[in-house]
Amino acid sequence: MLTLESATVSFGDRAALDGVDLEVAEHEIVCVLGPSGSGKSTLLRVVAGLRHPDGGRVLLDGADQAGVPVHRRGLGLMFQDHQLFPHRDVGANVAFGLRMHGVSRSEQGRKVAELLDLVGLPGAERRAVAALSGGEQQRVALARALAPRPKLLMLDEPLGQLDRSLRERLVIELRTLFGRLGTTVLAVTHDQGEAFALADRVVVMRDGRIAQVGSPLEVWQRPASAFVARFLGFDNVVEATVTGEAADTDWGKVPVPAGSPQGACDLLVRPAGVLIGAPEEGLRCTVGARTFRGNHVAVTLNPEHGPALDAECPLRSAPDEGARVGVTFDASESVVLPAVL
Ligand SMILES: Nc1ncnc2c1ncn2[C@@H]1O[C@H](COP(=O)(O)OP(=O)(O)OP(=O)(O)O)[C@@H](O)[C@H]1O
Repeated sequence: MLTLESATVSFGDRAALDGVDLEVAEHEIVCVLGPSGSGKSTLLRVVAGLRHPDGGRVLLDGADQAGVPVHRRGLGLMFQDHQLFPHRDVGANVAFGLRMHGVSRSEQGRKVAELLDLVGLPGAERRAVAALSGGEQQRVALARALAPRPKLLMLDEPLGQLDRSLRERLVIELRTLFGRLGTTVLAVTHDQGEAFALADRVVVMRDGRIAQVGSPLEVWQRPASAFVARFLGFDNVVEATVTGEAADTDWGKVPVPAGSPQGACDLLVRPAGVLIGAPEEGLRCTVGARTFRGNHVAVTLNPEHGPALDAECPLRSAPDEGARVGVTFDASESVVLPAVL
């Protein structure tokens, strides 16, 4: 449905997009993730036609979009800078795209009612936009973007302004809604939780390039690099040298899964793989901060050598702050990452 071929955008001598190749299949939900300045918005703008690529091509259903203006690309846009019209009511906001497409008045009314039902705001046509909560406004913006039945829906930080609990609820609703409508979606977010909950595939960007593409599970289980691992919030990453089924690290020897690549690498140990035991067992550590996270405790350990380690413990067995413990590692939770060249 959507193809980016070597898409490049430069600002001065800096590439905001640097030869990006990407495919989005029909009915697929793809979320682009990455730190601030990594090129996410630029990617969206190039697909939308708000910015022309300096190199490469954008194709929709196989057709090169060079020279095709924004409103002729058949896209639904829900961008931060495309706010609702504050002086029009909900119905007029949702009907906007339909009016632009010359849909008759009665048909507009029918479609608006149907869309408001879909986004969970039945009968809200006459309500004033200014009187809606942030979450309701997002739903109206979504209904407006969906109204002309776009072949590709593009979302920029769709739930950015909302508080966490509302975001977590809406993201599940969105996924269900898109699944039901068969909508193809390209979304940009800096919130990994949101991306992982919404997407069939996530694209992690770094400095205008794609650092990794994969299903949420693939990316979570096998980050492609130390950058992706750290971006996902994993801090237990060290330089290592793998020989056989063990890695030499600043923490000492850490077991790695059979078949891991050999030689110099970065090593990720997920917190679940940091096993806390008696002080005389394994790497000696002092327990630092403890943070309660619902059903487990996140514990920071300060080892006698090597960088701090994040561990996860069940609520009942979390050691006290300042306690001395010993740490061993679970090979199934360590991931050998390619070394940075
Ligand atoms: N109009 C512009 N003029 C100059 N530089 C720009 C312009 N737009 C973007 N850039 C630069 O291009 C790079 C990528 O920007 P972009 O907005 O695509 O990143 P982003 O990942 O969307 O960031 P954020 O999460 O902060 O929105 C950044 O270094 C940014 O400073």
